[in-house]
Amino acid sequence: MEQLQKHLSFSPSTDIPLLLLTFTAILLATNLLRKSKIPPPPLPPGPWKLPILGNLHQLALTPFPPHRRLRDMAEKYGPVMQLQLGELLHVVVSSPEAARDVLRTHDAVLASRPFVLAADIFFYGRTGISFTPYGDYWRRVRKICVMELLSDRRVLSYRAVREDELCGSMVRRVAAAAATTVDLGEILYWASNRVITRSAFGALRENTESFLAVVNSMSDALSGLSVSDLYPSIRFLPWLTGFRAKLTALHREADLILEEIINEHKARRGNHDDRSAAAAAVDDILDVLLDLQEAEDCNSLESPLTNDNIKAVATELFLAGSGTASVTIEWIMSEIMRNPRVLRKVQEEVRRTFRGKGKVDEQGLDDLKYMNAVIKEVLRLHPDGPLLAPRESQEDLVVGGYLVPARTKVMVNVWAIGRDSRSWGADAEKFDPERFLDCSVDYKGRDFQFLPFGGGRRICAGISFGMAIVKLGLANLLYHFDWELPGKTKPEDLDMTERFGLTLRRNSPLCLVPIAFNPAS
Ligand code: HEM
Repeated sequence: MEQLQKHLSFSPSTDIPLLLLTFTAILLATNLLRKSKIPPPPLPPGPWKLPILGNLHQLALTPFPPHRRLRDMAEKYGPVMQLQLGELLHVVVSSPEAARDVLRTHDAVLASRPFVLAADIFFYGRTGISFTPYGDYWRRVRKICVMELLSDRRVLSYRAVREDELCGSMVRRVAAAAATTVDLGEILYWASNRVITRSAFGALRENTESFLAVVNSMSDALSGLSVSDLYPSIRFLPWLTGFRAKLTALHREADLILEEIINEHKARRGNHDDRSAAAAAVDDILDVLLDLQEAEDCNSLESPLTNDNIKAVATELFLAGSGTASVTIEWIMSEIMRNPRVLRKVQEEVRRTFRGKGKVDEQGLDDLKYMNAVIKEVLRLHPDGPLLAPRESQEDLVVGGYLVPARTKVMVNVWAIGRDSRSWGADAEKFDPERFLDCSVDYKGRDFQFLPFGGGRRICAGISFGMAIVKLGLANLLYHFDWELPGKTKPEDLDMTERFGLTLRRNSPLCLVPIAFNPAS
């Protein structure tokens, strides 16, 4: 017992160092353990959520379109912010640094698109391009678009169509209404659709108008914000609401028209005389797709393009091209009508450049420094896709220090980024084309403060095509006409409110009075 007591008794000289040693060892071990199990970064901050709705009410119950509301929220929650819309986790990024993370650093992991029911029905199981998930099929179609259908060479081959429609039909239509009030947006939409239709399908035909009307209705359903898209686990919802039936009816209508157009093309191609006559003409987009289908290598591992694939790609290009360019010209005309100084300056440049020719053509349009600055400034303030097309993460990743879990929908608020004073100065909200003069910032997806066409692997595939229409259309409006606001409307009173949709449009029609001008005089 005495022995035991002696053994248990505390001896300061030997035990204190021993205790200290043990304590330090435990501390080191716990630290090491903690380090080996680094906790994942937190989810991005975001506003409070309601059960079932998540943050839907914060977007829906406001008079502001989503990109504006999201900018206000980002000011409070930061440039990487989470929102729960229905069942789906969304992350919205609103700074050039975070956009770089999404479009460059994690481009491959974020190169897919989320499921959208309307796209699945309209585009034959998402086999077009814009809504197609990332993978071999998308890579193949993207390559066809970039190398064949929308390459610079191909876009150049449609130059005669653009000049015919924009320098001819459009100018004649405006001239016929000279000195009266016209809905310029409607005329621009009409003219750019004629360009797209002829480039895609070769000729304007009886059913063009019906096809346009169907495509127009389609675009409303493709936002990805329908109840069926936000609550995908409730599978019967689209049946119950009649949404699926509506989409299927639209798809059938478009399919019938497309089938007719393809059959016409095939018949012409089968007819030797027609074919040799057509060989001299320029191939339209459908011809190129049919050529590729015919030329498919039987030994290739890839399955041949089906008629449905061709219809899906053609409809999507039609959709992507039909509203975008005309909406951009409409915003340009709106901004310059509010800024008479800019109107005079850009008009003077266009008229000076083309006076010798007596008409506008495509040659030399790229050298119009001021007009190109005006176009960029409008794309900065009024990007067609203010939130780009959403991406979907394929695996967990970190953006701006926050965790973005796999299968999150990621949106880039390029509208907010384009108006951020940290990139654009204190007058970021002001329309000031001079800021783009002698400035190397471009819209090719490399300058993350200016992303009107997006960036990374999913950057717009039709930049050259779209810009060719914007430049030629605008130059013609400025060359042939002076423009006035109707009645007693003052420039500063021109309504500039926006309507959110697949493309960001004006909420009210742009009504202007064209005054015919003879630039040669
Ligand atoms: C001024 C005109 C245009 C603007 C501002 C514009 C803008 C955009 C934007 C913002 C995107 C989404 C990019 C992203 O998610 O990062 C996009 C995608 C796309 N655009 Fe355009 N666009 C225009 C004209 C056109 C035209 C004329 C065509 C073809 C006829 C076209 C074809 C496409 C295609 C195919 C995609 C999807 C690319 C993919 O997902 O791989 N665009 N566009």
